[in-house]
Amino acid sequence: MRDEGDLVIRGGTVVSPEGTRRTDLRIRHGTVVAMESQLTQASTLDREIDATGLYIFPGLIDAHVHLNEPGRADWEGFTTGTMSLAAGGVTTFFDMPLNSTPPVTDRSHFEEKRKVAEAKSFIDYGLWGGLIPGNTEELTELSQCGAIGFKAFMTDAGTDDFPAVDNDSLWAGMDIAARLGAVVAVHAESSWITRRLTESFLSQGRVSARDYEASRPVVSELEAVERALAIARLTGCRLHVVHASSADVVRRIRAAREAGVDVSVETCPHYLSLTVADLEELGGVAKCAPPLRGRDEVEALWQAVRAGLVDTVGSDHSPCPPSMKEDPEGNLFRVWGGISGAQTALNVLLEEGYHRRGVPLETLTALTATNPAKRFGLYPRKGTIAPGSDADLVLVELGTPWALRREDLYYRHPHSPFIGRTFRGKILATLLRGKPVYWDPSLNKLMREFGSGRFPDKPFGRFVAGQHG
Ligand SMILES: NC(=O)N[C@H]1NC(=O)NC1=O
Ligand SMILES: [Zn+2]
Ligand SMILES: [Zn+2]
Repeated sequence: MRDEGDLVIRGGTVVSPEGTRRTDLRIRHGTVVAMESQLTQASTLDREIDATGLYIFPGLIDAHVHLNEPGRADWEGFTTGTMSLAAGGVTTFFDMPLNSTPPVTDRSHFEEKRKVAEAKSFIDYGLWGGLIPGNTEELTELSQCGAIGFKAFMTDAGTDDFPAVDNDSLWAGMDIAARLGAVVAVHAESSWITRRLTESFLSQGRVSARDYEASRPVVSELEAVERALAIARLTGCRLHVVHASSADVVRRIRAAREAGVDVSVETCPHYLSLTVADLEELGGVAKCAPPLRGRDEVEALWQAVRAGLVDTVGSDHSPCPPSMKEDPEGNLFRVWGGISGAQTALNVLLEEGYHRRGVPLETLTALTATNPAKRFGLYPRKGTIAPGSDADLVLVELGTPWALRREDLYYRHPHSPFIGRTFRGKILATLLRGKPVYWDPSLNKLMREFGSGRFPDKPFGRFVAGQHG
């Protein structure tokens, strides 16, 4: 017996890492129940979406987002942050333990953030726990709370309340994580290299975009990665290196994996699209750590993606008020490091990857949905479109070019290095467990029962627990 009709999506082209195919989808109680061409109408209660000419991607899983609530909601909160993610085709995200305050370094702070998310998140959410010096005792409880894994910084995080790990505390934390079967994610930049170079440049008054890039060179990432790999090897801990800015870093990690280390690597849309020349031109809005590199690095990173060496792409959405992106003396070292990118990841990948470089849609889906789902234990419920999986779907019109305007962004502070850029690939609707969480105004009539704007009237995102062991 069914108490409501099914949703049938007709005529779309469904994307998975194995290929694309034209198929209808039948969705019941939030789950994909059938995939066939020419599905017949099973009940007069069924509702239909005509997706002829559209591509249907599994909803993105963004494993790297910094929302700032509680504590710094004036930077970005769960409401605006998750609306932006939904508009960008993301149906599940993992929030980082820092930039909100108190940082998520113990059970009570975890529960505090989980409550905020529960009330406000438009999409499904997981929470990273923090690994800082002195909190190894808390990791078991954080794991029991359902933390996705543990995040550590190997260099300054930019906030006072989330100190970087030294080798000993990273080792102690990874030892426990290994026993728990949890992933440790590291921001891998070398604190001694970046500190020494930064001090040297500042003492010479060298504060430009190129100086900032040179103060955090690729070798600083490689040095930190090397130590994290060593500790992962010693402890048997599962390691995830976030935001690699260079193909050299990616290749080093792959070599370690081939040598038996359980390690994965993420990069971000900005490293695949922007360069230090953009930082020079745009200023603070394009500042991040590790910094944007040269054009050659962008191309080499795409080569690595194409070769299947990169595991995941996360946005590293790290927002702040616009005032923190400016310095009266134009000193880039002083402004906040972090790019607002929650809403634009898929658009950047489609334009820069698929359209400009011919990178297959299958590869982009693997990076943004299937691989993160597998790495963090959500597969096959999430990260794929298949009978039995959650109906987390993005409906995309691939062809028409459009230019990103400030007013298109749902961030608390709508700044982005991508404003003014032209993208091919318009996200028409995002469905979470079969219900729309974002839709283009052209679909307003169809979506009337769900809400009066572009989002549902009430958020219905759910907590996703990390699967350890
Ligand atoms: N604290 C924080 O969000 N830092 C992030 N920003 C950035 O550009 N890289 C990061 O790790
Ligand atoms: Zn980081
Ligand atoms: Zn980050």
